[in-house]
Amino acid sequence: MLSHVGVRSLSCCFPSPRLHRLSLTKRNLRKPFIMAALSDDPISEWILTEGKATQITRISPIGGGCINRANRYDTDAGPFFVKSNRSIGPSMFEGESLGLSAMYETKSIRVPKPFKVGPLPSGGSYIIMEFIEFGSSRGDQSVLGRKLAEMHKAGKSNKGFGFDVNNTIGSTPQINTWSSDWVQFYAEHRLGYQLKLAKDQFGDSTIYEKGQRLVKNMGPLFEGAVLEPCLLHGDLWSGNISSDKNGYPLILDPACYYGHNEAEFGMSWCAGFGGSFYKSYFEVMPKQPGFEKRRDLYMLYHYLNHYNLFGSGYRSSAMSIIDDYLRMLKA
Ligand SMILES: Nc1ncnc2c1ncn2[C@@H]1O[C@H](COP(=O)(O)OP(=O)(O)OP(=O)(O)O)[C@@H](O)[C@H]1O
Repeated sequence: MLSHVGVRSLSCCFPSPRLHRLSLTKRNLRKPFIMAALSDDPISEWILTEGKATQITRISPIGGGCINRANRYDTDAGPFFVKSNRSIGPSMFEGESLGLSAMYETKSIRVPKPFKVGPLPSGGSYIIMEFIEFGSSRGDQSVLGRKLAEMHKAGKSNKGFGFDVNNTIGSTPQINTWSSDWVQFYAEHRLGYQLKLAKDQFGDSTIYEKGQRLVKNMGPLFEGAVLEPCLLHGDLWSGNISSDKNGYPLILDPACYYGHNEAEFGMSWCAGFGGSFYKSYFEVMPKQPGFEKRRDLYMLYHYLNHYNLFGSGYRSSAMSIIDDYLRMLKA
């Protein structure tokens, strides 16, 4: 979920719910004329075969997302959560699915288990995943901090910094080409990518040039830090943090990659992490020398992304971070 009300208009990619209620049962799968209809509806087809349901009883829309359409599919095998996008191909959801799987496999913090990604016959794509009943609060902050740190600790990479696929941060491409050097990765694929985007789409050569000056001089900010690749959620703000009905924290809608663990706090200006969150986080992943010095540098990536996505309202925040660092680094 994006952290800004950049709501795009969405239109329905599914046959009507009523049609599903009337026709979609496993028994109907054997009827040739329904088979034809089902191949036009790969979501129901998966749910009624590999999803082990024999009947879809109801399909209800879920609000809250900006980019995609979300639905709850109730079935006799339990509910499924389905997101679809009628113009973007499967690569976006493949990135989300690989990220959710990687986080799920760490057996640390709760995330929905992804089941299936595929193309829609009319264009676009879908993802089917475990449906989670949300609780009323966002869960205990100290448990969230500990579980997130456990994920960072367990999610190791032997390929360096990056991810097996590129994904998106909001709707901006996020390049995850593997690199053995974190500072180089963050300079090129995070800050450098966003700075170039700002120059290309807004003609903003001021932020580009100052930003590049920062990128070339930021090395000392990492002195003394242990820079190991850790699995990151990548877009951790309050809209992507919730709790299940037992109050257990869960995280959603990731933009995963393997990076320096502190980069996870780049969206903390929109996450509401309190003292108890950080205390339990640092009990598992000890705070590294220079953490405070790097905090704004990691936020800069997300401020630049918000500038690129939503326009000039975010420019001054990004610019003042860059100016402060240029002064501090005498660059
Ligand atoms: N696994 C799930 N089970 C139940 N509900 C979910 C699940 N995942 C997300 N939701 C609900 O669906 C809503 C939309 O999901 P999500 O934020 O992932 O959509 P999105 O369109 O991809 O996000 P955005 O466009 O904002 O980046 C969320 O606000 C949340 O309430």
